[in-house]
Amino acid sequence: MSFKSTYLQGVYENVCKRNAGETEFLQAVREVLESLEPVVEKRDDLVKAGIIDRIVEPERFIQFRVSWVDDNGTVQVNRGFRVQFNSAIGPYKGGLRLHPTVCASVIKFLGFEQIFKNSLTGLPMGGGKGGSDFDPKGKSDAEVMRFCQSFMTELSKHIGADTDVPAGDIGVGAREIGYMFGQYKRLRNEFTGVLTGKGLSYGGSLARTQATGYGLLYFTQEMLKSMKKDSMAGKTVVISGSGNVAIYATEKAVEMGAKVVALSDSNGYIYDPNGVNLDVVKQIKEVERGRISEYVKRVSGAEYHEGCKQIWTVKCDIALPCATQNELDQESAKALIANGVIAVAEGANMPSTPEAVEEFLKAGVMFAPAKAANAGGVATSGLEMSQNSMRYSWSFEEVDSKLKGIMENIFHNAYNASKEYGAEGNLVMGANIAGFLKVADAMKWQGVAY
Ligand SMILES: NC(=O)C1=CN([C@@H]2O[C@H](COP(=O)(O)OP(=O)(O)OC[C@H]3O[C@@H](n4cnc5c(N)ncnc54)[C@H](O)[C@@H]3O)[C@@H](O)[C@H]2O)C=CC1
Ligand SMILES: O=C(O)CCC(=O)C(=O)O
Repeated sequence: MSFKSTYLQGVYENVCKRNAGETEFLQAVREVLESLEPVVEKRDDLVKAGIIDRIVEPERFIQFRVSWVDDNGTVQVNRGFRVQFNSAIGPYKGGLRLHPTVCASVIKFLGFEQIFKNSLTGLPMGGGKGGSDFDPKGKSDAEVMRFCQSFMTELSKHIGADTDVPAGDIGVGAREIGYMFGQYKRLRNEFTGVLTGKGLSYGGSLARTQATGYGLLYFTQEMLKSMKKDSMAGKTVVISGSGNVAIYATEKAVEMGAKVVALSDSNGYIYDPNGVNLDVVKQIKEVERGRISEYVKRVSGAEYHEGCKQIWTVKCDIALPCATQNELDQESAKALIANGVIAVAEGANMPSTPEAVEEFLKAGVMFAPAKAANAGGVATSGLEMSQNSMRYSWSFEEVDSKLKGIMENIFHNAYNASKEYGAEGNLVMGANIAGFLKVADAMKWQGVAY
């Protein structure tokens, strides 16, 4: 498909030439540019200032070697990345991913998405992302520590509390953030809020652990209420993944009166018609770092099925993809629609393929895109930065209520932008446009040097 606007077509062709073969990045850019067709018609000032040509090019892309020694004394080499994509509205901000699939394309797609997501939160944060192809699975604690220390030894040269503030993502939780923070402090001899997602005893924020999952449900609840006068109460929910986002999405969905019947990991999924027992899942995933298949050995009446994609064939009212990019394709979308799904909200980053999104929109399924729906994590990271700057801590209730307010605002801003730009209810367009406009105006006012 080509763009209606020849200007946007040209921008996209340039991005394709410069980033050949980077499929995830090109997918993310294409989706945003498609949403900007009506903006280009209305805002010639932004076109003249070259905002769109500039926003698709990272301000800085850093790639580095990470060498470390495993428990057998063998030297291992991984590749580290940090993309500092856009700093128009604040210091670069975004997570670090440790997973064997990490490459330039994945880091750039995540960093690009982060620009608009962070803008939607209303907090002063630019877009960044980083990570490594290191696989924490099967590694000892000591190996993870040595890797994190080596990774931070290079990364520390490029980040800072007012420059670039990384956090967690897939494969990076409290343990990894702790090792990285310790190494940064050792190298720089300064105690600052250079990372978020820190432990509570050394500057972390209450509710950051829960924030992405809880935020996803606050957004979904607001979407159901505003668009269909409905709520989560009594709904059957399927959630993919069983990591940080999936676990706390499950917790909040249950608190709102829904029943979560399926969860997955990269090997397969569990189906529990009685509603999953979250204590068992937390024990397996957060404490033992085990496989989700363990669940059926501990809970009677539950089933385990090999293959994670089949989770989308489980009948549900609400589907929350919370695992990874492109995990929900057109065939899965059709299966969900045939089974009567009424809403899909993305907890993971870009989990639905473009064809799947099209199916949902065509079928009138309420669809909450990742940039808007999973922004609660980074929003609470922004609140952690504020608390660190004040050298103060808010209570769980204070942070949680700010998070809820931010998620409800994001829904309304995205919805209103979709209406203003002629696509009422299309939250993909609404979120992209609302996120873009704030950054675009800031870039315009700051001149062309960036
Ligand atoms: N942690 C955070 O605050 C935020 C995370 N996200 C996104 O949410 C997603 C999940 O991240 P986390 O929960 O933090 O990571 P995590 O590392 O805690 O958990 C990831 C989970 O997904 C599973 N998984 C991986 N590939 C899968 C597949 N193909 N099918 C099913 N399960 C699969 C893993 O087994 C693991 O259970 C990612 O896309 C991440 O970028 C987005 C916003 C914030
Ligand atoms: O909390 C953060 O800074 C990072 C969150 C993140 O990586 C994301 O929103 O995808």
